[in-house]
Amino acid sequence: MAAATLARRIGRSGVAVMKFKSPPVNSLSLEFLTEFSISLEKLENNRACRGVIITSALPKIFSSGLDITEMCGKSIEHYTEFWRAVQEMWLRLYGSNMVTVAAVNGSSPAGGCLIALSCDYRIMAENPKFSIGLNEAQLGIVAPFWFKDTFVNVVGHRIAERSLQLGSLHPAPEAHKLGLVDELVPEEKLMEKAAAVMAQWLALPDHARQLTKTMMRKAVLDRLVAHREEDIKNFISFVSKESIQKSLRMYMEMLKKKKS
Ligand SMILES: CCCCCCCCCC/C=C/CC(=O)SCCNC(=O)CCNC(=O)[C@H](O)C(C)(C)COP(=O)(O)OP(=O)(O)OC[C@H]1O[C@@H](n2cnc3c(N)ncnc32)[C@H](O)[C@@H]1OP(=O)(O)O
Repeated sequence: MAAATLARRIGRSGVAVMKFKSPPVNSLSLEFLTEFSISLEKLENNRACRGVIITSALPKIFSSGLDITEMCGKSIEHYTEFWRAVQEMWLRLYGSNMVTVAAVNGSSPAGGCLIALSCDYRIMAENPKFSIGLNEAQLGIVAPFWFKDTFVNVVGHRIAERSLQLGSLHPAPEAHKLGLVDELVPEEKLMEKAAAVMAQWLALPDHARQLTKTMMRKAVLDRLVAHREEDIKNFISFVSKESIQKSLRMYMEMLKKKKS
């Protein structure tokens, strides 16, 4: 696959490093999501792999979230396939038996934030220009219930409620204060710190850690599994509305204008 190059390396420690590399901004296209899910599945099935560190190969951007062009002016069949791929990615990552560490080395709005939130631990570069959050409301769209559930499980109900309603993108220091990321480190120390955290988590017996993780996450995962088709229908009826299409088009125009 061409668009989303994900480098994987499993060291002797049993840790894979996955680097997002889909210029310009690692947006989560159908192709990217499909490749990401396949990569996760392969690692999950590889007995030599016990943990994965997820980071970006691009400067300043971890991931710009879902590829907005996938949600604009496409067919019902396309929306169905795209949303199923978003669900699949989350089910695999949030439900992974591996230890998952996000080394957030750039901005991470919306779907990018979801990826980080779905990991077991988040370390972010301490650059106040980098921000993270579920900013869907700013685009005139609504974060689905499982984005919200994942967020609540990390930061708690009150912080999630305020942040989601305002569509806040939190600069790294604020994200740390809110508990949205676990640690801030200088950018050059990010991978070193991620490896150290990984070693600490892998020092425990896998079965005990995995059963505990399942116990903590199962209800939220089961909720999407039980309502998967309904969630796809909701997505389609939501993005098919002309008012939502207009908001998304305006947002894309705003991104382009910002440059000039
Ligand atoms: C009851 C209700 C039920 C509801 C059920 C349905 C709910 C639907 C929910 C759908 C959920 C969506 C979650 C998402 O992830 S939406 C995506 C949100 N992402 C963003 O808001 C990020 C937008 N991008 C940026 O802020 C910036 O690009 C950046 C990431 C900070 C990087 O800035 P930088 O200055 O470096 O780069 P540019 O802005 O110049 O961007 C370079 C080019 O990339 C294009 N771009 C950027 N982001 C995206 C994107 N997410 N998708 C597609 N394309 C993107 C940008 O336009 C530039 O393109 P150009 O070079 O052609 O101009």
